[in-house]
Amino acid sequence: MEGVDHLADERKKAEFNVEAMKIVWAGSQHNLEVSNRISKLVADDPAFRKDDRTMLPRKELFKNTLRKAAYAWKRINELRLSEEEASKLRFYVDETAYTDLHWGMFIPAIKGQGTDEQQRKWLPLAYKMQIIGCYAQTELGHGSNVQGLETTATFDPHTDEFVIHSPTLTSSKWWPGGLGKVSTHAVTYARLIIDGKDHGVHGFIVQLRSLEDHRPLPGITVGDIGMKFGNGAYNTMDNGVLRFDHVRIPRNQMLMKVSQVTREGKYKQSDVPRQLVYGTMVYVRQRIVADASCYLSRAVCIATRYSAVRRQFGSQNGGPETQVIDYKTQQSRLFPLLASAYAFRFVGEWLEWLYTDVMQRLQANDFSTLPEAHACTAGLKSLTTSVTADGIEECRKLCGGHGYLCTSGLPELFAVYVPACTYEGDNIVLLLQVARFLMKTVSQIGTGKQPVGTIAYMGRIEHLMQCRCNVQRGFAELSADLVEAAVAHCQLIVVSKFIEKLQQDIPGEGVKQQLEALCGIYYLSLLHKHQGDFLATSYLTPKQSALANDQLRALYSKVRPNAIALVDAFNYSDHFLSSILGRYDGNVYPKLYEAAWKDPLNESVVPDGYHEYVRPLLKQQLHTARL
Ligand SMILES: CCCCCCCC/C=C\CCCCCCCCCCCC(=O)SCCNC(=O)CCNC(=O)[C@H](O)C(C)(C)COP(=O)(O)OP(=O)(O)OC[C@H]1O[C@@H](n2cnc3c(N)ncnc32)[C@H](O)[C@@H]1OP(=O)(O)O
Ligand SMILES: Cc1cc2nc3c(=O)[nH]c(=O)nc-3n(C[C@H](O)[C@H](O)[C@H](O)COP(=O)(O)OP(=O)(O)OC[C@H]3O[C@@H](n4cnc5c(N)ncnc54)[C@H](O)[C@@H]3O)c2cc1C
Repeated sequence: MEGVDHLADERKKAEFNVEAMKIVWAGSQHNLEVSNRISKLVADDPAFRKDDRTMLPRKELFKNTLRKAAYAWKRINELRLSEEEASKLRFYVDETAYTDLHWGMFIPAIKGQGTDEQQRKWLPLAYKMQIIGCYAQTELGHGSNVQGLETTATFDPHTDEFVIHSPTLTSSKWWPGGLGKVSTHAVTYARLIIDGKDHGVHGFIVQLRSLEDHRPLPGITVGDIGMKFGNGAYNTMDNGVLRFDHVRIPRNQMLMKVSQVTREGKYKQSDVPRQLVYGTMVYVRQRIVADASCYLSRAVCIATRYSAVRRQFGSQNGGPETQVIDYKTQQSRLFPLLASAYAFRFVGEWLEWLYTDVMQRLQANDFSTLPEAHACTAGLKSLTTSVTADGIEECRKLCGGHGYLCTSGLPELFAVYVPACTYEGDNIVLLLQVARFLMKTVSQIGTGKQPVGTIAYMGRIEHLMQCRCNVQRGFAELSADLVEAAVAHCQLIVVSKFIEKLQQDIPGEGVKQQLEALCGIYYLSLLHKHQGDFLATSYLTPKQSALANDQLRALYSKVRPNAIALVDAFNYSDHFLSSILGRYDGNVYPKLYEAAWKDPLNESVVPDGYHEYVRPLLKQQLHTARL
């Protein structure tokens, strides 16, 4: 029934102030106000329609994305939106586009690795979108191993230029978003060669296409790499291939904050760690962690609302069947994901703080916290994206058959999100970086160096203090176990940041109690999942393990009446969710029925192809039957 809130009874059960929880989720009253305003702006504007996305052929889909990005930019300028508001607009438009890489990687790379002079030259052009850039690092044969890149940038002292070249097929740039069809420029990563000497990988600003007619410049071969997983999803992005045939760029287009090449061809290293060349990746990994809670909460919102609408079995005396959300099995799959969405929100906030702190220290030439920042961004990126991708798929299953329909919103959400486990660092490769950091810490504890920050706890573990280990010995052999240790370390960070959040003043009736319950669900469900490890290492007795499980079940019961309100607190509009199963009013069945008839296949009663391919079969059967 139109206009009726089918979830109203569920909402009445809430034992906390939902408006106050919205503020906690948004981060502040101000953030909530901006989110409300920009979300409505997008939802009310038919130009941002997205319900047809999974049906469009690639070319049409891509053109539509170009239109939306241009229109978004027009609105940002017309309405004089601040950077914060523009970023929210991008969030609510909810469509991956070349602009993500322009704003999210090209500009940060110039800001992080360019000299003041280079920033003065390039940033105003990029900010006004008079040039459009991408981040061209990965190659056909090399992704994770950045030091293995093959593209070369050879200094020519006669002309004061670098010659950018792709020496082999495997050195072709492959994957950069925005590269395929749109970018005019790329921050390109290549090996710096001076006088035959290889100085390793550095970033260079290279123009790819003419600013007049958009054609590739001489020596440049560029295009899109083809369709990716899922309908709609990441196919709005032009991930590209790029080859250089001795392309010349002026010397001052090497990003020279970390190291410089002089007019005479001398290589000079600044007094900063070479890893700052990887700085853009650290920035984006931190952004990806913040995003994980958004994607997971979307899926959880859909699955929770639908689980309250859906009924199966358990009818008493002809009454209604049981809401599937009341089954403990459903709760044990759904509520840990709900708790994870909140947990990732808070750890994302903390990581943003850590990143800002590291950046301020770098300004003052204090590089001491860089290794921890790298380990935290790499590890949390890996943990949160893996849990979120698996969580979206679990939410699809929690919605039964209807979750498999594109109109549930879940297939596209999964398809667009799952590459986050790979891009910006394959999740296992990143966990190995964390493991290396942990092993290095262990090796230093023995020498009396007290660990601080997120590894401080290691200094309190008795047997680690006795440990005398070498970082590399046995590392490869034990790497699968070390990856598990790295995940456990990252989980500890997530749990401790959730607990720290609860120690803050949190206004609003019942809000803190709900967060305490969710925090309990988060760590108890982990404890339950890994109880074998805890029992094997005698950190828990079987009795304690059983008690923890009892407590977990009790918390599910505590959260159950609040479940709908807890997902309402994410404050997602129906436009943003784009899911019939996740509709705010729970009016699922009539809308599913209505949507089916809008499918292009139902435009005609007799489908295209019937007369060519079906009718002849039927005729043949009639003929055979008569015989
Ligand atoms: C319409 C208008 C709208 C306007 C508003 C729009 C707003 C939108 C804005 C923003 C949107 C933001 C979102 C952006 C969207 C982005 C989508 C993502 C697209 C994906 C992009 C990519 O994938 S880019 C490519 C990413 N590639 C990788 O991640 C490669 C992974 N590999 C590596 O990082 C490295 O190779 C390695 C770390 C695995 C190994 O490196 P290396 O071989 O050099 O290191 P070692 O293992 O030998 O280590 C040496 C030493 O260095 C330390 N270290 C390594 N990395 C770092 C680092 N990053 N920082 C600091 N330190 C590092 C390492 O620990 C070792 O230390 P030791 O002390 O020696 O042990
Ligand atoms: C949608 C999407 C967008 C992207 N956008 C960009 C972009 O804008 N710019 C850009 O430059 N790149 C981009 N990339 C590329 C991306 O960064 C790489 O794909 C990513 O870094 C992983 O590298 P790879 O593909 O080489 O994987 P590989 O390293 O080849 O991984 C393959 C397998 O090998 C394993 N493996 C690799 N090394 C090790 C090891 N040392 N120990 C144990 N196991 C290992 C991995 O765990 C994985 O299982 C994008 C990729 C995708 C999918």
